[in-house]
Amino acid sequence: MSTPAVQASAVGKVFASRSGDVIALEGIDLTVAAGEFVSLIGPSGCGKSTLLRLIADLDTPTTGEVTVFGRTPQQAREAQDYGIAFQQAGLLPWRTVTANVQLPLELHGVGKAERAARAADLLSLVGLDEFAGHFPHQLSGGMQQRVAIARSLAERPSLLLMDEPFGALDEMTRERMQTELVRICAESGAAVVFVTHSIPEAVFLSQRVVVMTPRPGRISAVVPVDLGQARGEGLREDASFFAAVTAVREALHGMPVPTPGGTRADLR
Ligand SMILES: Nc1ncnc2c1ncn2[C@@H]1O[C@H](COP(=O)(O)OP(=O)(O)OP(=O)(O)O)[C@@H](O)[C@H]1O
Repeated sequence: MSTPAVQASAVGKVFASRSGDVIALEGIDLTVAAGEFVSLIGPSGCGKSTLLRLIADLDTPTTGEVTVFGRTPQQAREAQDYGIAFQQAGLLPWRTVTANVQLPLELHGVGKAERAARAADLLSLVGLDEFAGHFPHQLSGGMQQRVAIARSLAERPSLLLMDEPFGALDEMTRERMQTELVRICAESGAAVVFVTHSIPEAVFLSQRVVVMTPRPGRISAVVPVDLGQARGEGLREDASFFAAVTAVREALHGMPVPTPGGTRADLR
């Protein structure tokens, strides 16, 4: 078996605050295989973003260990093993679309011709070839988010870390972006850890949905989503899709998950 994209072992995170310690995460054990798409879902404050930040080396665990392709998160960051996309596209307004996509490559000393070729490929992948010379303010929110995704793929990461990347989009754009993300992941082979509040979004995108509970933030259930690789628009109206949505909803509400093979930890 290949090295997992992410391995979290007995991970805990405590934040000190004026009103006392906040146990953001406790006893988190999670393995994400190379090429696997895993969503984290759970009520506000259950530690989804904190877990993603630990994987991304934006913070460090209080207890336990996180590895990314067998390395520490810091080593993985330095090796450019992963790309990041958050709710705000975070594009630089004074740079054109292509210059935004090229930015990580520029920072790592990739030559001009290679940068331009890679950006052209990526903009084609996200369907924005015609907008390479535009500035971010000339694009819709969904288009800006696609630029951000193109940028996160610039260095061919084997892992994408995404924190509600479609949270600010209208429902139609959001569904289109989900379909595109499925296609992009299939083409790039990247593993994804995806934070969302939307059950249908988690189900549509993921091979497994990790359900978390707050105070302290723990994994309460892991729901496998067995919908195959070819996830087109038709899937959203399929009985298997509704069954998976129900399974995740029940896991979120702390009821038994009927899906065969689903694991469910003690909710305590
Ligand atoms: N830097 C920090 N300092 C103190 N407490 C923090 C910090 N970051 C997060 N927390 C606390 O840790 C807990 C988990 O926060 P986190 O942002 O990871 O939750 P979340 O599940 O992503 O929430 P949401 O769905 O609302 O984005 C919360 O109680 C939050 O207040």
